Amino acid sequence: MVALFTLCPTSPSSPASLSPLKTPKHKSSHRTKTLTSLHYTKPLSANYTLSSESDPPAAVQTFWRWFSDEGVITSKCAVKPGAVPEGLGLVAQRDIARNEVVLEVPKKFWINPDTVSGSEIGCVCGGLKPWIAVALFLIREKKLGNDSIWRFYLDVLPENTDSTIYWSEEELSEIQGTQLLSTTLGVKEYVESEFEKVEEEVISPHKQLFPFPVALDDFLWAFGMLRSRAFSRLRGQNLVLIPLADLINHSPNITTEEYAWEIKGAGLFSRELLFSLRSPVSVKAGEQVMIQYDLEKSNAELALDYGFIESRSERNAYTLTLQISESDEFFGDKLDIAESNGMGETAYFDITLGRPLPAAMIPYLRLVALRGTDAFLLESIFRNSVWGHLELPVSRANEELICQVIRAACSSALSGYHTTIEEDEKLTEGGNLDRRLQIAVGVREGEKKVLQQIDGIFKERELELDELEYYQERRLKDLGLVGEQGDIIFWEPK
Ligand SMILES: C[S@@+](CC[C@H](N)C(=O)[O-])C[C@H]1O[C@@H](n2cnc3c(N)ncnc32)[C@H](O)[C@@H]1O
Repeated sequence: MVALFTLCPTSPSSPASLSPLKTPKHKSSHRTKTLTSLHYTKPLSANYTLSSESDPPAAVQTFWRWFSDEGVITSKCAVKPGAVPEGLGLVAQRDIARNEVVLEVPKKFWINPDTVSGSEIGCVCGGLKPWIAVALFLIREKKLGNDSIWRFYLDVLPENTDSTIYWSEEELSEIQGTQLLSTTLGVKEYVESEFEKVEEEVISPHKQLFPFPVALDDFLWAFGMLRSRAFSRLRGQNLVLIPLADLINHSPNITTEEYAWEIKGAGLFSRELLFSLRSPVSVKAGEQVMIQYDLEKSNAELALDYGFIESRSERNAYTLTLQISESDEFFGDKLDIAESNGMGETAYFDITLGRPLPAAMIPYLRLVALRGTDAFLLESIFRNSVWGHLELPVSRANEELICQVIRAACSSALSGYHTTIEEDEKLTEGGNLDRRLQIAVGVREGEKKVLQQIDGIFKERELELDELEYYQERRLKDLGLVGEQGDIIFWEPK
């Protein structure tokens, strides 16, 4: 086996929206004080009640009153929470212009690793990964119920989403054979192993801080909340929950690359930071303000992170994993060449429906498949030029081998799905699918289409093997030893 074609879980240790943050070195007493001032001690006012059109649940009304009382929102606020098809969302209270700021949330209402450091559990969370510290914080505050200053926020968080991490075994059986299934299982395994560690090292030894049972399901809930709601790519804030702003839903129709959120100073004379959310498009009163979560994510990533998919074909992707086998007699040389060209023993290629193969994939494949009489290219005198040679067909045998390996891998991957593309299309056309089944059908159909696309590319290549120009011919041409018709010119003594 010269190339491996394996399922490729996304690296669960660095979940996309949970980029690791450095653990703060010291606790902030100022923060503790700020948080105390949030403590709910008086009855909530009756101001800024939500209108009944979209009838948000009582918990949302209470949350809204809390934010009104704390001065985060005023009667002029451009949006309000409402019940929408995506769960809760932000509904425009008046017409909103493109790029208009719709919400600003001061730092004291953010939940991030600093919040944890300044809390009662800060002293036991010091060495934890940022997301684990915040997850423990969320779980603990939730379990504290009425004793938590964050209860009005926690009460509006959903019990789960349609992310595949929350699917039952029966629901998961609908994505049998998909990369999404293997990624989901990988992520769940990762969360479980992190839970076991934190239970042993933090929760169990500090019963006074965690005087209630904490189960794996609690941890999975917190992980899913962070994965679907934490804002990233912010100035110095890679993992932060912003209450209220995190009610913003995703729209597939918004395709602007610009971020709709930023962190800015509260004003000339204030050192406070604000999280500021803008509407990327103009919105009419009563409509939902939405943003684009991430243009780069595949449907499988959207399904895992948020629990929805899109119908755009570019969201369908498949990750091809290729590997230089350790048992390859030229392992060392091949690895050296791969590393000099920015790759390694294993290389991952994300292939997107309707798009060409990634540029480095074929040269890497040719390198992995190099053997026999082609192995001279691995000699050190070629080290500086070998990648250039690999960008063009090396030999018929090498090219044929890469076609065979990839086609066999596609066929094997395709045989792992329990439905055909046609069956999936029929189900989708029939409509009325339950949300999770609709995600399952969309992802498995998309993956199969990408696999068919890859197979098609190499099938076509197989048919061209006799017409391709290989290394030896190019070399003879360079030396002026091949005539116009491809005939070899011999030197004939006169
Ligand atoms: C940041 S939260 C947005 C608020 C959320 N709707 C709620 O009720 O709390 C992200 C979650 O909202 C839901 N969501 C957002 N946009 C969606 C969409 N276009 N289609 C379906 N669900 C969506 C998903 O459950 C996702 O995990």
